[in-house]
Amino acid sequence: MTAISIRNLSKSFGKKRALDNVSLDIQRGEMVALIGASGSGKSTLIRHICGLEIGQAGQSTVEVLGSSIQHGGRLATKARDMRRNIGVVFQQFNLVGRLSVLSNVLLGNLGRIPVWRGTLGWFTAEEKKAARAALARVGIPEVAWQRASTLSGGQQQRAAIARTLVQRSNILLADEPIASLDPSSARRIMEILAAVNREENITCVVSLHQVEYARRYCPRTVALRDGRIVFDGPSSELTNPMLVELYGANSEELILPEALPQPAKPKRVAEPERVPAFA
Ligand SMILES: Nc1ncnc2c1ncn2[C@@H]1O[C@H](COP(=O)(O)OP(=O)(O)OP(=O)(O)O)[C@@H](O)[C@H]1O
Repeated sequence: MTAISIRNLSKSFGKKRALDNVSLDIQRGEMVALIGASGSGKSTLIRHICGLEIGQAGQSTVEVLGSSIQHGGRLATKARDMRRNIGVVFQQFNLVGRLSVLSNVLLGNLGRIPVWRGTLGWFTAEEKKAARAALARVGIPEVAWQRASTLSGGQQQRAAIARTLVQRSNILLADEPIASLDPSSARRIMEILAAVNREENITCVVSLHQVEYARRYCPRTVALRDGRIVFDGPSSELTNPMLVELYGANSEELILPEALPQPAKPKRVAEPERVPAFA
């Protein structure tokens, strides 16, 4: 079943064409990386999928799980309901800093419970249990009662992912979720997203700056340049020379060879010293 189907989507901000006739299908259960240099349209595309941004009038359509969330530059009347099924994680974590981590995770229930309960912060024992389980799922059960503002960046991002688990969404859109994290926290977040995708069968679309993460964690990559799709295929096929061809000098911001540790080389037994070829 198709999870996300986009046809002829264009968007301009003033004279800037942020999306240029984008068409794309993502099947349920896929884990897809969106790659592109700064300003290539990744965030704009993600915001259109969840109906936070509306495309230009015309033939454009964005369907999520078989229902149109926007069509011809108009948001569907049921878009708000559909958003319950779409978890979104941003680079800036978007937690309420003065609330406890558990309270933040519980906010994932807001789309499904009566407004008065959300306003009063009245959650059932079952909902609290599910929120604690979600925190355990992302590996930070011990911080449940801490103020969200006291967490490290990596922990905040984990809490944001836990909130989408509580939301029970079938689709998770992550907009540069690792952009402000150190390499080890970034790897952990990508591992969690990959596990959620694999084990919960949640369709994941992750926008990334560095192609190494796409190659390691996402079987498929969609690469954008100036709002257009310039590559869509297996991440392993998006080689560094191809990135240079696609992005020219801008490819440097997508290739970070030192970002990920190389697999340890097997130890060699002592050998007689060799004279290097270039000596
Ligand atoms: N609300 C807006 N108003 C004006 N211009 C915008 C707006 N949102 C995006 N743009 C422009 O549209 C283009 C695409 O932006 P977008 O944020 O989607 O790129 P991106 O690939 O996510 O970049 P980055 O990796 O730097 O986040 C950019 O030129 C940006 O300046």
